[in-house]
Amino acid sequence: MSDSAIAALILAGGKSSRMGRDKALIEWEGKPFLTRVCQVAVCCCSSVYVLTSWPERYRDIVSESVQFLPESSPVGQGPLMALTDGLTQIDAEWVLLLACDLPQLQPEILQDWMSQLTDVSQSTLAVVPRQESGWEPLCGFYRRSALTALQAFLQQGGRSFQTWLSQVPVHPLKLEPTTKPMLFNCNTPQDLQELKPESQT
Ligand SMILES: Nc1nc2c(ncn2[C@@H]2O[C@H](COP(=O)(O)OP(=O)(O)OP(=O)(O)O)[C@@H](O)[C@H]2O)c(=O)[nH]1
Ligand SMILES: [Mg+2]
Repeated sequence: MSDSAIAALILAGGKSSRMGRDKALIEWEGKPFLTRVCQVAVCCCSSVYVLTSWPERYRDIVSESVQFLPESSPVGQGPLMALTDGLTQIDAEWVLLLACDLPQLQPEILQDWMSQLTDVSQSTLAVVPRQESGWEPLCGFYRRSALTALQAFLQQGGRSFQTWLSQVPVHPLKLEPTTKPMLFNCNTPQDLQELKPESQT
């Protein structure tokens, strides 16, 4: 699969209520989270999009090749609505969906997962890491054709990613002990304190 068949969609429009300040702008070792996630995405995909209501807030902290997409719904509708919004505006066959609060993403692992996309059946709508606790939807791959099922689910009032993923054909990505740390999700000030120096990760 050519890398233009997979676009990256980074979500930077959440409320950050648990953190108490915009997570996209939080710096780890001098570099904002959103800058980090965009750099990883640029390594993996030739088109990188950030879905947000605040493009002017982020324009200067991401590379010029990164494109901003507007939200069609009011801020804070959640990541499932944001994915749907993104899929309607992107015409790649697959979208790599990434949250902005994943400071430890590793491009090599994402590239390995991307290479597996050609092996999944046409009916598979999503390829998503799975832990014992459930899916990790905010670091996963979604087929453009998932749009119809997503829109129907939202139309019925559904907002839960886990519920949606339990209803559609999803291919699970196995997490190894070496790949799990990259999914460390930084939601609270306490999570932030748990981030070790980059050299020790
Ligand atoms: N564009 C967009 N991104 C969203 C929206 N809701 C959540 N996100 C993003 O989805 C990712 C995961 O969000 P969460 O960490 O679950 O929630 P949050 O709203 O950022 O923070 P909390 O208020 O603490 O739950 C983050 O990258 C958010 O920026 C939304 O409505 N629009
Ligand atoms: Mg989060």
